[in-house]
Amino acid sequence: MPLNKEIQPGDNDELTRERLQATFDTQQMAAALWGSDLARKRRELAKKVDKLTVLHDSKDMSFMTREEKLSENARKVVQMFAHVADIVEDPSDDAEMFHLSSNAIGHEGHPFGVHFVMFIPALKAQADDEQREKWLMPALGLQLIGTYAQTELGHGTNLRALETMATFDKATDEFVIHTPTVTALKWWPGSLGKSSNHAVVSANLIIDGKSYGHHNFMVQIRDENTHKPLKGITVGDIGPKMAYNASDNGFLGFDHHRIPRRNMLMRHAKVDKNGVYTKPPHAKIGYSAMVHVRSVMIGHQGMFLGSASTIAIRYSLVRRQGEIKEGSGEVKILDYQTQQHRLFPQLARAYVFMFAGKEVRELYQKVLSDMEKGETTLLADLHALTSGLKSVVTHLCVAGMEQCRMACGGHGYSRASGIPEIWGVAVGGCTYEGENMVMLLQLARYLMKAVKETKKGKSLGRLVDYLLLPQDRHSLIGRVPQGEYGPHLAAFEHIARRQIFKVADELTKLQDKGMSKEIAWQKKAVELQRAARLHTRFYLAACFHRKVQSVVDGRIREALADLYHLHLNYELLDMVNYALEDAYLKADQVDFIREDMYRLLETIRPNAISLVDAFEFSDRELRSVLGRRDGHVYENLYKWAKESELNRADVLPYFDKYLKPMMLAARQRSNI
Ligand SMILES: CCCCCCCCCCCCC/C=C/C(=O)SCCNC(=O)CCNC(=O)[C@H](O)C(C)(C)COP(=O)(O)OP(=O)(O)OC[C@H]1O[C@@H](n2cnc3c(N)ncnc32)[C@H](O)[C@@H]1OP(=O)(O)O
Ligand SMILES: Cc1cc2nc3c(=O)[nH]c(=O)nc-3n(C[C@H](O)[C@H](O)[C@H](O)COP(=O)(O)OP(=O)(O)OC[C@H]3O[C@@H](n4cnc5c(N)ncnc54)[C@H](O)[C@@H]3O)c2cc1C
Repeated sequence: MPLNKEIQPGDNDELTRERLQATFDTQQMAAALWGSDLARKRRELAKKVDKLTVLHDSKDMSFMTREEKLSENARKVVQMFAHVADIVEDPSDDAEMFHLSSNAIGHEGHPFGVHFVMFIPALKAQADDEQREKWLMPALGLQLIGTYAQTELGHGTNLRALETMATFDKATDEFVIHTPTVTALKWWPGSLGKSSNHAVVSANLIIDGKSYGHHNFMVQIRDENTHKPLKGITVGDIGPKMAYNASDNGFLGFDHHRIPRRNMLMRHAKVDKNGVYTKPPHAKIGYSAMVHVRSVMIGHQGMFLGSASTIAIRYSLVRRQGEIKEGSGEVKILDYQTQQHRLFPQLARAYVFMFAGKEVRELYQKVLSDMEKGETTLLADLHALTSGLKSVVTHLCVAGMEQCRMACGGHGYSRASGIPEIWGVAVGGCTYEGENMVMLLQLARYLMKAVKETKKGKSLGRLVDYLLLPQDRHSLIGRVPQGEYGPHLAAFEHIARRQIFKVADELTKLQDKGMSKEIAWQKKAVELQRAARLHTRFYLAACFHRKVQSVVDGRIREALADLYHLHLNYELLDMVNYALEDAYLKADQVDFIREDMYRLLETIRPNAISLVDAFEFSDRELRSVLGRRDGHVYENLYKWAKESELNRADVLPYFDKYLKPMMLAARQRSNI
């Protein structure tokens, strides 16, 4: 059977020649990346969106004001829901809906951004049956627009310091929601500024003067018809951001605003009409909406890096600049070893982040169904895993995307490349859902607990059972037959385990000297977050290994294995200092890793375009002139530039207003 190679009439010949070299079928690779069912659904929905002009951008968003962006994406999201039944197979499938929104709307935000990603998950996990009936059904039916209002102007990370109050008034059976200071204003919630009319609000539960910590409450903030803020509520937009500017992230304040007692989300924690409080089965069960987003972010970030890699690799196969051999003509920039070294490791990361995203979603679903039954044993594992992955993946993603941008030279800096916007959205992920450093320290806590267990000969679970294994003194990299990569993965494991035990020992020593646990933690915090990073990077490498092993088709497995081996080499070199510290690796082994990496860059080169084609991003979804599937970059860059709002007239008013009078005056002065 012929291999699918994504060749279409009218394609740039250079790209067609590249595509013909592929050693695998791109549709089969897409199935490996997305899962065969989702890959098929993506392909079909992209075709349908192409035909539905009401879902198309009315002009490039780069040339719009914020208000135009908000209005444009509100228009498209409404059209998207109006046509949803004709486009997707299952509107309750988050993954399918995400891809529809990615094609039709893009990533700059829309009024239902947080509604689907946090508001609904919070209701699903924390509202009791009666409350689900009251709010979840209308929310799913688009009768209301919700947001998740937790962060305040003064505090985002330290949730114990949130100031918003929910004081129970027994006499009226109500909570009084109040913002006592300016720092207590809710700040940042997506779609809050101008779009939402309901919010899940985190506030300190106070009963008879006693605080029970923050809990989640359903608060209607705007009138459903006039959309005006309700009495006692102040709400607005927090202003422009680095990116994501079609989202109206907002502020929100309450002046003794009253809500019924039953507006506290009461699936787990409860308050009865007498003010009697019932504790939830797990203290952090109210954090489930955050864990949900952290779990979906991993795959989405992989997709962002995949988009940037697609743009940069396709462009690098169209762009010619300079000669390798004098007189033999200008080469495609992807033929430079430095360009391959810049881009292929990012492509490999995009692949593994997508694989890890799938694994973590499966664990999330398991924990969610356990929680339904009041079972919370795996919650700590999920929290640790998502905290580490969220931090490492977002960090490596934005570093990788920046390489992609620079690899496109000047045109990468133009918004026409599409990279600045996806970079801006992705970099937000380093901050939202838990600032990265803070989340790494959460994982470090879990790892330190795991060390204590291993010292008793026990394991905390699958994620950390490698801590029970003995340390090898020397790596076997380069000492076993060429083509065996077991020792590479073992090196990730060794490095992670060593750093985890090293910092655990250092903490113990400081405490043995009389230092308090908290101060010792501070003295070792940088080392602790390093341990968390190394553990997560080992998890990612092992996840890549699992994926390659699971692929049945030989050609796909071989092409994936090349990326996996590149990933092992590149990442090991990136953290080689840890392996040199205890002489686990010797200098000749580091050279071996480097040489093997350079060999793999050459091996991957002929498959490069098909490895990015396999993401199957439609041009509409990619929103990039440089990354166009057909490769016709230059004529379209020119067309795009002509759309610039500055080109609406040859002479703009500021010339007559400022520059002309200044030059006239200067000329007059020089004539005197
Ligand atoms: C969205 C997908 C992308 C789509 C693409 C489009 C892109 C754009 C989309 C943009 C959408 C963005 C939406 C963003 C929303 C938000 O940002 S919402 C706000 C998020 N806020 C945070 O994440 C705050 C971070 N802070 C915390 O999570 C916590 O404060 C803390 C740092 C974890 C500490 O909490 P605290 O209550 O103070 O903890 P302690 O009392 O110290 O207890 C610590 C113990 O609790 C355990 N723990 C903590 N969290 C959890 C949890 N979630 N689950 C289980 N256990 C948890 C922790 O492990 C400690 O345990 P022990 O060690 O055993 O004590
Ligand atoms: C695009 C975007 C969308 C968002 N959407 C929402 C939303 O829908 N709803 C919502 O409620 N919030 C939202 N947020 C807010 C977001 O969740 C917070 O900004 C985030 O949790 C970080 O909190 P912070 O801003 O208080 O940072 P800070 O905690 O003030 O962080 C500043 C610095 O202090 C360090 N730091 C803080 N605490 C510690 C510690 N314990 N140990 C070591 N270092 C520490 C951090 O590492 C960081 O370097 C959004 C934010 C962004 C950027």
